[in-house]
Amino acid sequence: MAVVSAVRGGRWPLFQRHRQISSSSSTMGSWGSLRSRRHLSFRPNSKRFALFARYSQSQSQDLFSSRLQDSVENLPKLVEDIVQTSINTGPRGALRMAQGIQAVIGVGGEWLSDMSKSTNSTAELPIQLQLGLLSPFYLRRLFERMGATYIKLGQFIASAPTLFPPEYVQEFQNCFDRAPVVPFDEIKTILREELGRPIESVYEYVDPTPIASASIAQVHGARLRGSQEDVVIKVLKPGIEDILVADLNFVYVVARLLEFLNPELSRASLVGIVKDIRESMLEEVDFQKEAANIESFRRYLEAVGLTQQATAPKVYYQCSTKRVLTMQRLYGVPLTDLDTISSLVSSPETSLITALNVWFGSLLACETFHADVHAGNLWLLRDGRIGFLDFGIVGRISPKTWAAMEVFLESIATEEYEAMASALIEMGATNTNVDSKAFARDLEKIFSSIKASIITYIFLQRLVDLDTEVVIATARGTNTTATAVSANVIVDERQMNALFLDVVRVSESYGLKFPREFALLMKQLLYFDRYTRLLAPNLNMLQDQRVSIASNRRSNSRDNFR
Ligand SMILES: Nc1ncnc2c1ncn2[C@@H]1O[C@H](COP(=O)(O)OP(=O)(O)OP(=O)(O)O)[C@@H](O)[C@H]1O
Repeated sequence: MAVVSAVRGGRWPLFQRHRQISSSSSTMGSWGSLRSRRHLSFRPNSKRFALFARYSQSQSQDLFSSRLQDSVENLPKLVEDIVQTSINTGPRGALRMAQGIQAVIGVGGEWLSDMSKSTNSTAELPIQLQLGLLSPFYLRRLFERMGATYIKLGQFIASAPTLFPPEYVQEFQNCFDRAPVVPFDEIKTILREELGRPIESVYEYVDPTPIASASIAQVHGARLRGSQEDVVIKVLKPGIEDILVADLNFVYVVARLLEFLNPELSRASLVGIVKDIRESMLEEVDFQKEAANIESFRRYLEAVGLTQQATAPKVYYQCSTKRVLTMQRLYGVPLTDLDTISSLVSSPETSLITALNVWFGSLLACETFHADVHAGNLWLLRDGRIGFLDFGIVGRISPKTWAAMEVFLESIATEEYEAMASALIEMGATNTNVDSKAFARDLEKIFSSIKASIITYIFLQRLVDLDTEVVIATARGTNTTATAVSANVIVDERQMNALFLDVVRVSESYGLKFPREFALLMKQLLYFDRYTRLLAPNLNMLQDQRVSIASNRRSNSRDNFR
């Protein structure tokens, strides 16, 4: 418990762990344990005090010399590692360095211009200006300018509230993946090289204007020669693997140096985290892996008889490689396009329930689950089915974690905080004994405060004569109404996000550390929450009998999908 209370209230998990470790391994920790064993008192100038002062001094000297010895022993390995990484990076490292300097100058310029505007006003300098390029806002801008790797790192930060401070997690939710379009001639060259034959022999037609261009890939519409099927071609942008390798090697070297300078960071496994990020990013630039994820999802739909309700694009392996993915073209609209959805189906609510059931069902029944269901990747198709796109980011969840997750979700709806605490304890890896009653009380406080702010918000809306439900019901009206709807949705989402971050923060203060899947799952639930507000404002996603989360599925029939 002493360790737990020592870390409670901290904001940065890495820092928390640092404090946690030092409090147990430092001389203070030794003093504390000795003190409790022998029931000694400490009066300054007393013999005992002098004894302990000497004891403490010798302990810290021992600690210092043992650390120094560790460092000296580790130095050759560090140097070897850095040299090896630099050799692997090669000249692309220097090029990236130049691009990095350019990006820093660009964002630095933005900061200076914002500073000059602010210094003209009498108000106090906002915190983000004081922190400069290290503030969440400018750091996010810098990451966007640095391109693919850093955008993905930014998205990783946004999805890992257990590792980063909440201000950064919140800000990096806005890390947009926009990138300049690669000229069509270059795309044609890549296609020719990858497919090993003239593109005219494979495709009847390729649209030179891309459908989408993000930092890693560019997507073009096309038609297959022979079968005349409509397809899309996802092409890995040129040089992207080199950039990823150079950037990730740089991040790795920085992590190694930080761990060398502060060995306690190695217990927080900084290098381990960087290695994990490297692995998952390199997976994302391998379209053969994405193709395998799509196929496994399609197999799941087949196996449970859901192909009439949902689909994922068929992969054309004969014209797909590691860098090129040719897929069936789906036609539809994002789940946030209420106008078109209402014109396609009589009940948008039913479509949403289908999407929820298919996704929840895949958590256990499929090898992996789709871990990026933002509206661009979740469509209502023209034929009324739900289309799942982009399987670049997937997660895996164990039945044990999911069982605890179910209890957690249910407890949100039923407001049973002790059950919520037990579920979170079950999910979070910890060696400490958690005081579940105190934890439950802290969770209740978070939920009560968010409830109070929602009630205040609705009350304020009423004051200005805007009823939430009426606003949503008239969403297809004039521009002003549409603005009111989106404003409403954004406020609610922020509240949800803040709530999630609060739960994670409080859990961590009790020594819990969640698997990455927990954050991935919560993020998807926030997306689904957004769709629910738009498509079925009266639906309680976690309580409605028509929504089958995994364990119900085992006992229920498939009627829920119809
Ligand atoms: N099978 C498909 N049918 C129709 N359009 C598609 C298909 N696959 C991709 N697209 C279009 O291309 C866009 C980008 O595709 P995808 O999401 O796979 O790429 P990405 O680089 O991972 O983008 P992001 O990171 O923004 O999700 C999609 O939002 C969609 O508009």
